[in-house]
Amino acid sequence: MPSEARALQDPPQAPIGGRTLAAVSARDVSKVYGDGQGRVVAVDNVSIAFGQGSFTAIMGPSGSGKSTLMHCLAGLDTVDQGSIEIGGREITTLRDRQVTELRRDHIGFIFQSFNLLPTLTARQNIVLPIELAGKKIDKSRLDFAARRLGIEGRLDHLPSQLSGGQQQRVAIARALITSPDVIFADEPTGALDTRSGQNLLDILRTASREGGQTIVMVTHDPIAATYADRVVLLSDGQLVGQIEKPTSDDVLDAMRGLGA
Ligand SMILES: Nc1ncnc2c1ncn2[C@@H]1O[C@H](COP(=O)(O)OP(=O)(O)OP(=O)(O)O)[C@@H](O)[C@H]1O
Repeated sequence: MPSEARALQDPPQAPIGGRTLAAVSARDVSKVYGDGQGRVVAVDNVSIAFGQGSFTAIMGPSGSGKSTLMHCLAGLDTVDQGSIEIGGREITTLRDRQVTELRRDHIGFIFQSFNLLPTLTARQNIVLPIELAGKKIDKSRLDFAARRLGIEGRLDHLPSQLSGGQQQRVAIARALITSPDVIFADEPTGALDTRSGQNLLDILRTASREGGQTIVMVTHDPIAATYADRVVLLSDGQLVGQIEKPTSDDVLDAMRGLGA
């Protein structure tokens, strides 16, 4: 096993920015789909830790298991083997309701498909996680998030009245509004123009550096990856390397090396 891959087997990870605690960690995690001829090992014996306040990009060729790994780490999918801890709490043995509560209270999601509720306005979609948690809405926080994302003039529109990029920004505001400990983002800049994409990545980097939030982002974009503290590389479901303080050239070279 290459040395950089071995380093990934050793949670908690080396401190980033002086922080040592792992916000999320996986040990010997495997996820298999199908059986017989159709059997696919989507995640193959992965061990990795994400330090508190760290910003990690998960990269690898199409079909290498990035989304599956992220879904397992976030408790959105079950694992076939191994253990996953969020905030020091083992999640693979929790009941569905307990996992739902843990997600609601500690995790924010930004998905490619925005998952906005069609009958609620942008504002109502954004504050929904706060209302579901029975908490009070901080209007100044909502206004700040909307301004940062450039949707302050769109808050009273329904999702169907918004462009794809605007819908994505509403989904991002919804993920950030509860200040979750961990934000999982799957191709968050996919539907955004360059400027909005950079704005979002800046917001995520600030959330990690200044807010101490842990960011785990799946991306194909080498420029987006440079906003992260580290890139971890997946191939055929296995962790095959990592790059600390990545430059886009480092990332492009590594991806080419994986045949992507
Ligand atoms: N629900 C499923 N049933 C069967 N196979 C699946 C399922 N979900 C994913 N897979 C398979 O698992 C492997 C990993 O898929 P995954 O979506 O995690 O890859 P990815 O790296 O995120 O890909 P992409 O970059 O194309 O989005 C692929 O071979 C995929 O076909």
